[in-house]
Amino acid sequence: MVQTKGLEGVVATTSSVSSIIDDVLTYRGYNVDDLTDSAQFEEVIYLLWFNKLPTSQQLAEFKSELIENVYLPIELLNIIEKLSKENTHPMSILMNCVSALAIYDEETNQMSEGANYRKSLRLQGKLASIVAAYSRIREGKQPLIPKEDLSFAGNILYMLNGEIPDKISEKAFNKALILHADHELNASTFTARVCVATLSDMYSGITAALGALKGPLHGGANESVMKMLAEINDITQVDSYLHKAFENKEKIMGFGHRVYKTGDPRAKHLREMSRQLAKVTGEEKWYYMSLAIEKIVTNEKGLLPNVDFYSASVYHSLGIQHDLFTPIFAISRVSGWIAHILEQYENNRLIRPRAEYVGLKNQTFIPIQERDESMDVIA
Ligand SMILES: CC(=O)SCCNC(=O)CCNC(=O)[C@H](O)C(C)(C)COP(=O)(O)OP(=O)(O)OC[C@H]1O[C@@H](n2cnc3c(N)ncnc32)[C@H](O)[C@@H]1OP(=O)(O)O
Ligand SMILES: O=C([O-])CC(=O)C(=O)O
Repeated sequence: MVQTKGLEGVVATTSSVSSIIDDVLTYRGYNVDDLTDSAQFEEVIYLLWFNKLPTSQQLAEFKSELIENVYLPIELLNIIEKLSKENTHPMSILMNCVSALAIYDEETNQMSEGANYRKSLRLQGKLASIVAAYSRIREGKQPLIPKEDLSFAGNILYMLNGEIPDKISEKAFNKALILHADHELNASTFTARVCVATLSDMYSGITAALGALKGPLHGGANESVMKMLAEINDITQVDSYLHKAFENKEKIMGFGHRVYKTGDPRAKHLREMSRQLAKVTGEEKWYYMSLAIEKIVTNEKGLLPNVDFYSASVYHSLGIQHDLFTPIFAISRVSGWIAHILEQYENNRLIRPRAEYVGLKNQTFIPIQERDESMDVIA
């Protein structure tokens, strides 16, 4: 049996959703650099789900279908209200809410193409509303209803911050959503595929994926980067902070990647957005501190920033609360998870690898009474 730690280098499936070849990331064959520069996030969702870019009419219809699906059942708002009083991480709240959505969807266990499409729209629309509603309810504010004339990106910012975003922020957030939408067989996508390969439902697949995304080695890294920036707090402290971390053999969050060898192509877009947004807010220190961190970590450790590093200062500049950074990642990545889940259903086989057993062998079973007696003798 071949065994590689962390499944490094193992090709576990075929997929036509996204690819990383020679450090170039594509969605359905389109370079993500081009999509980020020119597309709307809704177009990218359509591309991921339908394997083609929409016409203007298809996009308009898709956008209105999406917006119809952002509304939350009242029962879920009541759950959010209750959960908002708990001192827990918003990712746990999101997992609970997505799991609860399954209860209020009559089509949860229906597997037809039509039912799966309707559930895809519900999941894509409602994840954003859950995060926004939670963020407002915990501050004692009413959740907001999306505006028909705003883009998906604009609406998320509006529903979170209660203000119509300026054009620069809306454009930047649209780009961030595109950059986070899909990423081949990353840990959370793999988790979603493993889950639905048992023919479990889409809500279960997305809940499982959220659990994997939450961890700081994956999507949770963006919040950890912001924690690090806040802890350093001053550009003059960057050098000593990092050298202490290097000495303690700590991982520097937002750096390194399992697949990319010459750098994550998404980082350059986020770096530039971080620069632009810092100018808009006038709070430039996070951007300059991030640049200083990148210089030292790259020069001294040979590690390059991944998608999570500059997304921290970008989200901060967009006024997003720090513990919502990973849920915001999920609002975008759900589009990719859905595309992978649908692909898995289309050509399904149970995912069940093997483990190489390294534990004890040939143990002799001693009945509990005799075990207790032998403990009494020792005592
Ligand atoms: C959306 C995303 O998921 S992007 C990734 C987000 N995660 C992070 O930013 C967390 C920080 N980065 C990391 O932990 C890793 O680079 C990962 C998890 C992204 C990739 O992990 P792997 O491919 O398993 O690499 P692994 O953790 O084995 O690291 C290999 C070596 O590089 C070192 N290394 C890797 N990343 C870092 C880092 N960020 N800081 C310091 N050292 C690092 C490891 O300590 C290890 O060194 P060693 O061989 O001397 O023990
Ligand atoms: O691909 C990975 O391992 C992690 C990653 O960058 C992502 O999910 O965007």
